[in-house]
Amino acid sequence: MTAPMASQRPLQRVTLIGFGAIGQSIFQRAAQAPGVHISHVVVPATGLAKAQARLGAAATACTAVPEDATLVLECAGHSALLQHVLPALQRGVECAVLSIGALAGPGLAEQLSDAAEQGGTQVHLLAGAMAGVDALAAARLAGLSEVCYTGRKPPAGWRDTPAEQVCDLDTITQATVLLDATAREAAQRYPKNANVAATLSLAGLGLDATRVRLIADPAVSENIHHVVARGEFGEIELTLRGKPLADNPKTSALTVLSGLRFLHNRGAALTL
Ligand SMILES: NC(=O)C1=CN([C@@H]2O[C@H](COP(=O)(O)OP(=O)(O)OC[C@H]3O[C@@H](n4cnc5c(N)ncnc54)[C@H](O)[C@@H]3O)[C@@H](O)[C@H]2O)C=CC1
Ligand SMILES: O=C([O-])CC(=O)C(=O)O
Repeated sequence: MTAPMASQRPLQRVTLIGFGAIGQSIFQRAAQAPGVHISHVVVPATGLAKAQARLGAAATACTAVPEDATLVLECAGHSALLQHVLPALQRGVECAVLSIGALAGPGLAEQLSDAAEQGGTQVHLLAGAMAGVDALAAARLAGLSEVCYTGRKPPAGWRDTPAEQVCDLDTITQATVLLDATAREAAQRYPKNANVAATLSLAGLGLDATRVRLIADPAVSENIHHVVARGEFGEIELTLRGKPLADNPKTSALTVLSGLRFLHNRGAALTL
């Protein structure tokens, strides 16, 4: 009699929403990851042919989450939460989200939570480009008194945003504060640059009690995230210097790895 084979977990079929800098990098890396198969990629109708050409035979480009999807990873932008994530949750599809800043929109956090409850599933808000989100969410259980976040990026990371009305990104020679406001205002005004601010505030004191400063700094080459949190637990002070993705300087490479970690954990017997 032969020894029984080690049990193999089934291959996870994943639908990705978004095929920009994060989506393409996740897709490439997931191709090497055992246990994960990105079978579908949701893109806007105008990008369907181009996305399919890039995906080849490995996956199907589509304009909506397929009916038989079971696991979704969103990396598209704020609009994708209402358009794709909400209906998928209502149908019972488990979803993970990277565009956390969208939850600063009125009622969206409650809508997502209600939809997941209706579908008997869960929506996971991923840590994305930032570290320490787990510690902050744990610390909150004993009470927090203060959470302050500063996001500092090179000028290229602020192009095509309201920063262009605050300063001339091509010529600034000194660090320039673009916004000093609540996390809610930061997420609404800078949807592609304040997802970390929103994540830290949702893990901590909430969108209206978290102070956020956003800075364009010609002296740096990385996306630098700094958080200070105080409470009953003690104090966190943390700086993360994230390398930007080559295809989008607004976005740190760690965001891609955060998405991949979720997919890996989702199928693993031992998760970390
Ligand atoms: N949680 C975090 O730490 C971070 C989150 N993000 C979020 O991830 C999003 C994607 O980032 P990148 O890939 O760097 O941006 P990107 O601009 O390179 O790509 C976004 C892609 O999504 C597509 N898209 C937009 N709306 C869509 C919709 N409703 N349905 C399907 N596709 C749609 C766009 O056409 C584009 O191809 C950002 O908008 C941001 O909200 C980005 C960086 C960090
Ligand atoms: O990727 C990053 O460094 C963070 C980012 O864009 C965001 O917070 O939206």
